[in-house]
This record gives sequence, C-alpha cells and structure tokens, in this order.
Amino acid sequence: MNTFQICGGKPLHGEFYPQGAKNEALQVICATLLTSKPVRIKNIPEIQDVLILIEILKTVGVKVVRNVKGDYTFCSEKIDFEFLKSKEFRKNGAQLRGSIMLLGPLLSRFGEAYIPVPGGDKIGRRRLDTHFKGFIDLGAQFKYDDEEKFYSVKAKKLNGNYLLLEEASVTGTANIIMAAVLAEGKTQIYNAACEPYIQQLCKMLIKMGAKIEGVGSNFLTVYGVSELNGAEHTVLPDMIEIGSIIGLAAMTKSEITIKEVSWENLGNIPDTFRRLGILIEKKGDDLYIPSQEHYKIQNFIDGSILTISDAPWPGFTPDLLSIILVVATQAKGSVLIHQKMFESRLFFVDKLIDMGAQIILCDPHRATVIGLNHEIPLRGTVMTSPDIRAGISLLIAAMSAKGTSRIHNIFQIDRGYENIDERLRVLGADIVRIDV
Ligand SMILES: CC(=O)N[C@H]1[C@@H](OP(=O)(O)OP(=O)(O)OC[C@H]2O[C@@H](n3ccc(=O)[nH]c3=O)[C@H](O)[C@@H]2O)O[C@H](CO)[C@@H](O)[C@@H]1O
Ligand SMILES: C=C(OP(=O)(O)O)C(=O)O
Repeated sequence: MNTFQICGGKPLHGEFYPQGAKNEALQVICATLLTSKPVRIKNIPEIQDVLILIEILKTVGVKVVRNVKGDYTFCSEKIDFEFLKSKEFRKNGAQLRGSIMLLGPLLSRFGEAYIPVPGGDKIGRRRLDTHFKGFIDLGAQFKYDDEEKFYSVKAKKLNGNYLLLEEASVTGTANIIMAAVLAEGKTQIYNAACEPYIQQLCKMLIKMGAKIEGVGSNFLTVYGVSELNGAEHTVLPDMIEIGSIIGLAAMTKSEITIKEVSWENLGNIPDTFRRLGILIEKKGDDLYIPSQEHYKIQNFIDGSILTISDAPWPGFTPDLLSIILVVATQAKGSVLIHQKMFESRLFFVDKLIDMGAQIILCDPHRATVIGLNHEIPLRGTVMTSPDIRAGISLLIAAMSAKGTSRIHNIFQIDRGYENIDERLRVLGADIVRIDV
C-alpha cells in the first residue's frame, strides 16, 4: 500500500507551477469522440483519473498519440461498440466519475452509448438524473440494468429542445452540451453549470465547428451541426490545485509564488482565502503568497461569525471547502464551514481533531472551526485519505504539524494531484512515498 510519510513543521519557499485542470481535462478528452478528425489537447494533467480515461478511449478504438508529456492527439475514427458492452469496459468505466461524459458524445455521434455506474469520490449521493433527463428530452431512450448496474442510451436522431435543468450539474451540463452539438435544430439549456471547465469545453467545441451561444452564463443555446472538425485546445491551470497550494502556504507559513494561474478564471477563490486573513497578491498572472506568522478570520459586516459555503459557479466551489476548513484550524478566530452539496465530505475532521484541531462537527454538512492562531501546532499522526480533497487537506495538516505523519490510501490524492510529493520536495517539503 502506498503511503506518504511527512515530517512537518517546515516552511516552504519557491515557485509552484499548477497542473492542468482535472475536471476540464475529463470533459474535453470525452469531447474528442465527437469527430473523426484529430483533436490535440495540451496541458493534460497525467493523473490517475485522466490516465484511466485515456486508457478507456484506447480500448474502445480511439487512436491516442502522446506528443510530449501532457500533450496528446486523439482520433476517433471507429468505435468498438461490442467492447463498450464488455466486462472489461464495465470495470474500467466504474473507476472514475468522468467516464459518465463518454455518453453524450457517443450518443450524439453514433446513436448509442453505454456506461457502468461511474466511480469518483464517495462523498454523498451523486445522482445522474440531470444527465439522463437531458438525453431523454433530446429524444433518447434510456435503460438501466439494476442487476448489472449498467446504463444505456439510444437514439436514431437527437432533436433540439428547451431544457430547464433540475440542478446545475457540472458533468450533466457537459454531457447535454456534447449531445446537443450534433442534434438536429436548436437546444436551449437553462440552469446550466458555468464553471470554467464548461466554458473551456464550449470554447473547444466552437473551434471544432459547434455553434454555442451564452458561454459563461447559465443559459446556453446550441444550434446543432451535422459534423465537427479537429481542433487544438489547451487546458486551464487547475484552480483546485491552486487553492490547495494557497492553503498549504498559509498553514506552513511559507512564501510561495504560484505561476501562471489564469487569474480571470479563479472566480472568488482568492477572495475566499483572503476572508480567512491570508495575504494574496496578484503579480501579473502569478499569485504570490507571502510568509505569514498569523492570519485572522474576518467577520461579516454585522459582526457575526463568518460562514463559508459552496454554491454552483460563480459561487465557491465545493472542491475547496475541505481545504478552507483545514486552513481555518490555524487561523485566529472562528468560522462555520457549510458544505451544502455533499453530505459525506466533512467526516475527515475527526482526523484533524486527533491532531489537536478545535472543530465541532455540527451535522454532516456543517463544521465550526475555532482557530488555534498558530499558538499550538497540530500533532503528527497516522491517517487514511478518504477522498481526494480530504486527502490533500490531511496532507496540508501533516505538513504543518509537529512530528511525523503517515497518510495511507494516497491513491485518493494521486488521482487528482500529479506527482505532488516530488513537486512539494522542490519547495523544501520533507515528504516521501513509502510502501508499507
Ligand atoms: C469530474 C467532475 O467534474 N467532478 C466535479 C463535478 O461533479 P458532478 O458533475 O458529478 O457533480 P454535480 O454538479 O452533478 O453535483 C454535485 C453535487 O451537488 C449537488 N448540487 C449540484 C448542483 C446544484 O445546483 N445543487 C446541488 O445541490 C448535486 O445534487 C450533487 O450532490 O462537480 C462537482 C460540483 O462542483 C465537483 O465536486 C466535482 O469535482
Ligand atoms: C469530487 C471530485 O472529483 P470526482 O467528481 O472525480 O469524484 C473532486 O475533484 O473534488
């Protein structure tokens, strides 16, 4: 079993280059299925989730060329639909959440698509109603085999329609857009998710010849076209990794410059960390965090205790709330963390409590953190990573803690952060990967 061993309490220093965004990469890689022409994508993070998706594409017949690290060309001339029904495909497809986005492009280009119940973090119920309701509204037939846990969708032809999504699902919106670009006529999608991941997907599709209006808003209009061409696309820096490094810098009193962050795509992420009292400077397109002995949580204007909660974009992303929570453990002051979207994402706080953090888990969605103001350091311990963002939060806690910590189940970190141990060692971190 792979484990990180961390000797904490060391300030870091230097420049950090963020990887490409995991959640965007999963979308745009799936979108390459929409054309028989080559699509080249740069800045792909070579992390577990993405590599599994690329492997799945290869096994279904897509020609994949790795031009250089992080730079791939995909060409989907033919798809092996027999393989899509095989046991091996069911096993691979069930390993990640992103595989659900194979459905939209396959359905719209080939008229049929199959997928096992997808994987991803076990952080609460993760229903797929928005995806399937969307396909049905575009004219598809939907079947679910409960015994085999296997979905199939079929349509001789998809027809544009007006869709009011029940919720602004990120992967759901991506799937529906990819289905609509080759449907006949006009599709309007209201209450669409509008994360930079979705904006980037739309930009790539437009380069491929798709007609999409309203990009960046929650009301998209897609005019179906008969075919799409090849294109070249570059994935944005991963805003969740950028937020994770801001949190790491504050917790370890480090001075770090995060290079080329694409500021205009960070939304309210920098300001949310600033509300915890963390100093953040914009230097061109770099994000600079000076070393800080203390940071003080701001209250609301009326003096009441700050609440930080998640919301669909441009609200604060749920994927950074675990990191905000861990950073608050060493702030001066108190904050209520309210994870509205997922009901099982806060349970990792018991590990932080073991390390000496002062946290009250009010219920599965809410935790109150009373900051220690760096007066009492957390204590190193042995822990297991339950999910990707709790995993990186525990790693941040361990890097700030006194003594040695071990984090097991680091697959959960590797699936979202590329060579994180190596990249942190460059900044001076004492972290090694061991096999126990
Ligand atoms: C591969 C990928 O891209 N994964 C991301 C994607 O997952 P994913 O696309 O699976 O998540 P969804 O956007 O569908 O929904 C996430 C959760 O939020 C709830 N919900 C969603 C929208 C809404 O308006 N109200 C609401 O309560 C859903 O019921 C669900 O429990 O988006 C999530 C929400 O940003 C992120 O955590 C995941 O990292
Ligand atoms: C929840 C996440 O990922 P996934 O949707 O792939 O499980 C995440 O990236 O924080």
